[in-house]
Amino acid sequence: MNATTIPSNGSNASNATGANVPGTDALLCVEDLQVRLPGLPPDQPILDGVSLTLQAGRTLGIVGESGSGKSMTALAIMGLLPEGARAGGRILLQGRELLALPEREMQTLRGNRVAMVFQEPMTALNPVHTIGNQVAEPLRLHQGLGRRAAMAEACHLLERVGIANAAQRLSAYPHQFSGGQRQRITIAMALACKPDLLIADEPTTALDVILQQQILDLLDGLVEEHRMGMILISHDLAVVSEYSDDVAVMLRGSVVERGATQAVFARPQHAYTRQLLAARLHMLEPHVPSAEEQAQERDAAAGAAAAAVWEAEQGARAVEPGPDVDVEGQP
Ligand SMILES: Nc1ncnc2c1ncn2[C@@H]1O[C@H](COP(=O)(O)OP(=O)(O)OP(=O)(O)O)[C@@H](O)[C@H]1O
Repeated sequence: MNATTIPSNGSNASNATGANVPGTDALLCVEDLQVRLPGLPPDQPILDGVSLTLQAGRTLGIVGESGSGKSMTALAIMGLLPEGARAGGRILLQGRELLALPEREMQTLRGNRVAMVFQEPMTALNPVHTIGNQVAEPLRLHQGLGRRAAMAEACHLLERVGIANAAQRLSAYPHQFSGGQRQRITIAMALACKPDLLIADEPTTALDVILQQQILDLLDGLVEEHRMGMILISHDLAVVSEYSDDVAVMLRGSVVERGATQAVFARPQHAYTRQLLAARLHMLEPHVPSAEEQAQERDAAAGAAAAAVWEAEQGARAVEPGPDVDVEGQP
C-alpha cells in the first residue's frame, strides 16, 4: 500500500505522520518498506508498503494481530532481518538511509544510536557473563570508556532502572535475577549509550501488572528525559493508548491506519481498527456468569475449603518443624 493511501486522522495526525517526506525533521521515517523472505513466493511479501514516521521525544505504538508484521518491521529497522531476506523502500534515521548502510556501519549504530528491548530478556542477556560486564560492554565498545569508568556507569544505569544494591550485584549472573529484574537490566543495556531510537517489542508482556506499569513508566520518563523516540510494539491496546502519542495499526504486513493515538482510537477509520477496538471493549464488559458457571464456582469453592481443612490437619500432625525458609523480599 502506498503511504498516501493510508488513512490518518485527527488534528495531530499531520504532526505525527505528515512528516513523511525526506528532508523533514523526523527522527525515523519508514517509507514503503517491503520485506520478502526466501522460500516464500515473491508476490507474498512479509511486509508490503509499511510507512511510519516518528519524531524525537515521542512514542509510536504499533498494534495488530499476531503475524501482522510488527516484529519484522522492528527487525528491519534494526538491520536484523532473517538470513536471505530482501528489503525494499527506505528507512531513514535522522535522514540517513539504513537499508543502504554496510553491515559494519549498521553494527556501530545498533546499541549506540538505535537499541531494542525484546519481550524475552534472555534474548538479549548472555547467561555466562556477569550483569556488570554486559551492561558495561556497549559503553566500552561504543563510547570508548575504560573498564573502571564503564563499570561505574553500568552501576549507575542499573540503579536508574531500579536494581537494588546495584554495586554488589554487578558480579551476579542473569539467572540470579527475577524476570522483572532481568527485563530492567536489558533496558539498562539498551539505554547505556543514550540511543536516539528505542524499539520496545512487547517489553512487558511476560510480567505482572505492577511490574508492567513500572517498566512502562520508566521508559516513558526516559523518552522525555533523553528526547528519545520510542517504538512500542504491543498487543495491549490499553498500554498503547496510555503510553503512545501516535499509533500505527498493522494488518497482514501493511499499515492500515495511523495517526495520533487518541484520534485513531476515538474515531477509527479502518474496519480492522474498529474490529480491534470492539474486541477490546468486549473483553472489558462485565461478565455475568451463567447458572452452570455459578454452580462450577460453588463446587470449586467447596473443593478449596476441603483442601484447606486437610492441609491444616496435616500441619497439626507434623511433629518436627521444617528447615528455615529464607524469604527474599525482592520481587
Ligand atoms: N524467521 C522467519 N522466517 C519466516 N517467516 C517468518 C520469520 N519470522 C516471522 N515470519 C513470518 O512473518 C510474518 C510476520 O511476523 P512478525 O513476527 O513480524 O509478526 P508480529 O506482528 O510481530 O506477530 P506477534 O504479535 O505474534 O509477535 C508472520 O507471517 C510470520 O510467520
